Amino acid sequence: MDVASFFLLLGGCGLLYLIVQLIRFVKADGDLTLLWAESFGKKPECQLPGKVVWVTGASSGIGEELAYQLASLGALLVLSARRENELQRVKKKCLENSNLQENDILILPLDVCDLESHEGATKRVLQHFGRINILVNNSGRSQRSLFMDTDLDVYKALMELNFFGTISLTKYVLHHMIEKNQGKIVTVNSMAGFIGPCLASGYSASKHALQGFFNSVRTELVDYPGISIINVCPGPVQSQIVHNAFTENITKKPEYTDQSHKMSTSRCARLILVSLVNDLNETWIAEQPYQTFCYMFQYAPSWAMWLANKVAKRRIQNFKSGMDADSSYLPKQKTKTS
Ligand SMILES: NC(=O)c1ccc[n+]([C@@H]2O[C@H](COP(=O)([O-])OP(=O)(O)OC[C@H]3O[C@@H](n4cnc5c(N)ncnc54)[C@H](O)[C@@H]3O)[C@@H](O)[C@H]2O)c1
Repeated sequence: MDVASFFLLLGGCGLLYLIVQLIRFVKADGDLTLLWAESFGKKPECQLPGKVVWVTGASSGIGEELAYQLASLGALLVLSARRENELQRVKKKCLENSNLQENDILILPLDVCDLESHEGATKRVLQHFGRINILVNNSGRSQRSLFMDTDLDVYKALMELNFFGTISLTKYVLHHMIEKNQGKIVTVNSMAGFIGPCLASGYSASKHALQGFFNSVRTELVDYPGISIINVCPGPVQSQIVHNAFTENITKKPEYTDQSHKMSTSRCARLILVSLVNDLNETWIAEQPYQTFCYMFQYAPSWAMWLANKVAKRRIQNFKSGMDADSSYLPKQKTKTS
């Protein structure tokens, strides 16, 4: 082969590689560090067996799916949420689909807003398992209402649950992790934690608060290299989140529940596990076009905000006519499962 043909071949290979990466990016459902870790990083199958993982909000949606995937990988579980009967249902299914024994899963009913109960709850976990390797701060509620129509009580409730509840529990668990210089605090944040979607101003504020809080606390833990602070930021994912969202006042429930256009819960949970075993400080978990929007928001924020305003107009119209804000104009996703 002469030199010209060699360089032609090399150029062809390079171009092919770029095309493959471009296709991967176009279809991406995670940010670049997350996709890299999924392909070349540590595998949840190798890292999680025998680890004690405490999941809050384990009675539905992402938390419930995390419980199933963690159980099947052999992690020991603490399942928390308010409804004990729902947690028992999740535990039963975990036991049916894993090699775990009855004592390997602790049901620990917990209202994350009841800050007084957090110390006792942490002690109870330590009594049962003797350690906490991973805390997954997953419990949370969203919002579907316009700021000008919404009572201030809703904003307080969102901050109490999503922010104060989360940081209070984290504080008790971190005491234990600091003693051992070992552990991971994983917080299920949201894309709404760094962009501001319409109809969710209080939710977005609570998730921005969490983002700032954990980014700051991470830097305070530099002397404890065995502790990781991990923020995972999903976009829209199938769960009960819209059904459970706050509206204009504390008591009113949203009416629409079609979630079929969103990412599958199992894929989201899998990417959360990849994020945590690879100690990724922040990951974005969302299908397109949300993933591209995140990059646009980082690199060209004013253009992204212009685009967000265009989309908001349509979302608010949908909302006012009683539909889910997104489902009428986004295609039904053919989502990957884990
Ligand atoms: N589904 C999405 O589109 C999406 C996107 C980004 C982030 N998230 C985040 O994911 C997390 C899980 O939400 P999901 O989508 O699975 O919704 P979900 O409504 O299905 O689950 C929420 C869980 O939190 C629990 N919870 C609510 N209030 C609680 C309280 N006071 N004390 C204890 N537990 C409580 C619920 O019982 C439930 O188990 C939330 O933090 C949410 O903000 C969800």
